[in-house]
Amino acid sequence: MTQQLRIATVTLNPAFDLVGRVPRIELGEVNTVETLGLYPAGKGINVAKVLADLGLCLSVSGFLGQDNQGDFVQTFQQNGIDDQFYRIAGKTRINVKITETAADVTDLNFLGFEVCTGDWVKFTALSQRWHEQFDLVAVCGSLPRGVSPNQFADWLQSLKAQGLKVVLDSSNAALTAGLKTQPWLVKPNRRELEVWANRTLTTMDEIILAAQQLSAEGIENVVISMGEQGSIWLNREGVLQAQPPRCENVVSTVGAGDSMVAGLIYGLAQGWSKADTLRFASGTSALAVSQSNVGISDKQALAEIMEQVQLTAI
Ligand SMILES: Nc1ncnc2c1ncn2[C@@H]1O[C@H](COP(=O)(O)OP(=O)(O)OP(=O)(O)O)[C@@H](O)[C@H]1O
Ligand SMILES: O=P(O)(O)OC[C@@]1(O)O[C@H](CO)[C@@H](O)[C@@H]1O
Repeated sequence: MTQQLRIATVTLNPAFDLVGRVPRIELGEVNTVETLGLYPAGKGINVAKVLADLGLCLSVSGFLGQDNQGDFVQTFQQNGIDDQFYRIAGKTRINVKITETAADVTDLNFLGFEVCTGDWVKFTALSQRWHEQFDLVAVCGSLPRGVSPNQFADWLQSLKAQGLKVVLDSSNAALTAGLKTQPWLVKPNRRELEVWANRTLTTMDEIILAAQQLSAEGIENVVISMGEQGSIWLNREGVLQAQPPRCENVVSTVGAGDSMVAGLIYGLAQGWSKADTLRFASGTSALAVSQSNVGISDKQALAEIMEQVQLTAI
């Protein structure tokens, strides 16, 4: 296996994911949750877990609360992931994810710790030498309190100025500010694309048009994920659509997008074609929805899903 890219993922606002299943949430009532999972997570960490399962060497960075870091450190050690997280005072947040039998996941994402100016300055100063270690940096997830979208955009710009390939998967104001810095690859979902485009996107034509407008802003690779309807990838080679097989037993959609980002990075790190890379990323993300945690637990299942992914050049 060749690894052509040196990779880091960045999670500025990580979280423990507290994951469970109830038949149906009754608001205002006591709900008994049937299953229990508590995982060190956050978007960039999820991406890293999938890449490590696939056998890539990589580093993780961002901010981590020093008071409850134990399970994170253990996860990095168990997965052979190089830990370059900057520790700050306090605790990393806990996000609650409840899957209902006949509905999607309800996410209760908490705000998390606050990063003070001094810590932001030290962290960003350290990152100015990342070009010595990495070729590609995947910046994933929301901003912690204390970091403004403008500060975030300036920092992304500084990574780009080092010659790093920046992959961005964020949301809301951070995504809007980050997109202006023209990352190398972005993966908004349909809802995030709607926010950027400031209009509802119902048909595939509407989604493609908005994605083309985003690409015209100077972003080399625009991947739009659309849940069970798959994804599209626009770049200078054209538009490629991927439809994964329908998952009959959805356990949790948490981390599907992160597993897709990981699959894309993996294919690109291997130097694969666009079609092979998107097929693989569709496979890793579709596999994720059949599990409660992210990761490649069953390579045979991944291979079977990949065979059923339908690719269409548009
Ligand atoms: N029900 C499903 N069946 C098969 N594949 C799915 C399903 N849901 C999601 N996927 C796969 O996962 C990819 C990413 O899903 P989605 O668009 O929901 O990402 P997301 O909103 O960024 O997710 P998250 O933020 O929860 O990680 C899809 O493009 C698709 O390939
Ligand atoms: O608040 P953010 O950073 O946007 O999202 C955080 C989060 O929902 O993203 C991951 C799933 O994609 C979870 O592990 C985590 O709890």
